[in-house]
Amino acid sequence: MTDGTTLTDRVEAALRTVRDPAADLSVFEAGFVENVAVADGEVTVETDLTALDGETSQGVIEAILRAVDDVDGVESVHVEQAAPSSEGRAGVEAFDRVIAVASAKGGVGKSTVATHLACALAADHDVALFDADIHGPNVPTLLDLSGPVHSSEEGDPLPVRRGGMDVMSVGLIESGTPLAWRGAMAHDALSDLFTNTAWRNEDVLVIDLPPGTGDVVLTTLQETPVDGVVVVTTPFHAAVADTARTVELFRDNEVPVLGAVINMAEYVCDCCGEANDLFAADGLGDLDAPVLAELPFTHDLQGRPEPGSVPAVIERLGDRVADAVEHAGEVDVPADAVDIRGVAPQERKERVRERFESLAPGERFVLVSDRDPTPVAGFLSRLAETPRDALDVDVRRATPTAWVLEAER
Ligand SMILES: Nc1ncnc2c1ncn2[C@@H]1O[C@H](COP(=O)(O)OP(=O)(O)OP(=O)(O)O)[C@@H](O)[C@H]1O
Repeated sequence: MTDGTTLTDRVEAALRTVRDPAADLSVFEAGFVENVAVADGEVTVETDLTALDGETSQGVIEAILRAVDDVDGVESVHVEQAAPSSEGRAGVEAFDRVIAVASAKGGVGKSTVATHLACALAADHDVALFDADIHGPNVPTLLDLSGPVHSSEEGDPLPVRRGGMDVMSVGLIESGTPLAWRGAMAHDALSDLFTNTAWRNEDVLVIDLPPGTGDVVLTTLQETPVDGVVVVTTPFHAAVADTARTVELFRDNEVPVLGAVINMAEYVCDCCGEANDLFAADGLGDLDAPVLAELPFTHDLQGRPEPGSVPAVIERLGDRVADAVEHAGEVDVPADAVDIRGVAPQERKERVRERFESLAPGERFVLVSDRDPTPVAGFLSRLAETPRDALDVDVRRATPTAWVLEAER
């Protein structure tokens, strides 16, 4: 039964009942509908929903489909989404800061940490999250996001939005299909997506790396201007030992390590509030990286994080990471240190001797070098006329290119 109005009128009236979920406006008033084409009962609604995040735009599309489908005389309905303008879209090099999240093993909570960290940083920055975990892209699930991924006018993939945060993942493109990609193929696919994604946000990019230290991880880190990596581990001693090796490997590849997140450190009983350790944390001392956070095993971290609104423990992690990345690559050189970075090799020994011999017994000697200064310990023991074993010497790699040696005269 029709009432004398044209099908186009009735379709438009139905569309006016579909509202912008964020404002009390019809989809026309909100500018979501660009054109309505009606031909022989077939309706095509052209929309521009690029101002909405993926989930909201999906909700609007479904509401449009339902409303139009109920109209008398409509045989089929189709929603077309206009490609957003690519003006101002940026490549990965546009980010002020790039932070990678890595783990030695799978299942330790790397994606949970990467996603929560991105949401924490989104409180104060324009943040983008790239899920580089090509074999298990979990970020869309953790954020409850789905495709489709649209293309810019240039044909580059546009990230999906969640609360002002840009998100890109192979999981958004290949929804539901596990990716059995290997070696060069995985690397090429990832590298294409990484290089070509047309990001809208440009402050901070958080990358969720695949677990381990395989080719994809190392090449991604080498090809990307990563400011620092956050490693995630459980306190289980074997996981910590693997993580310690991963930290060394990153440093060998000149990737600054911002610190470690010790995940699932304890479980706080819902009933009595008592905190119980989940693992015997006996190996943390082997980890040559600052601990950025110890996260409990909690249902709070299993929920869907919202950009800009995260549990307090994650807020603190975000602050620590933001601080660490500001100073990544810098070494805190104490005023009394001998800094032999960039000093000609023939002069180095003399600088060390001069400073060490000027100290009274018991005073602290600090050396900053651009090479591993472990052999200097032998030289110091000869200067002090003390057996090497009796000299208290500590060597640490402060940045990928700076070591600090501390000893007592
Ligand atoms: N602190 C935590 N409290 C409660 N559950 C957690 C915590 N951290 C992680 N989980 C849960 O553990 C599971 C694995 O976490 P996640 O997917 O983040 O690990 P992953 O290291 O990224 O794994 P993979 O890289 O192998 O895919 C998820 O179900 C996640 O919800």
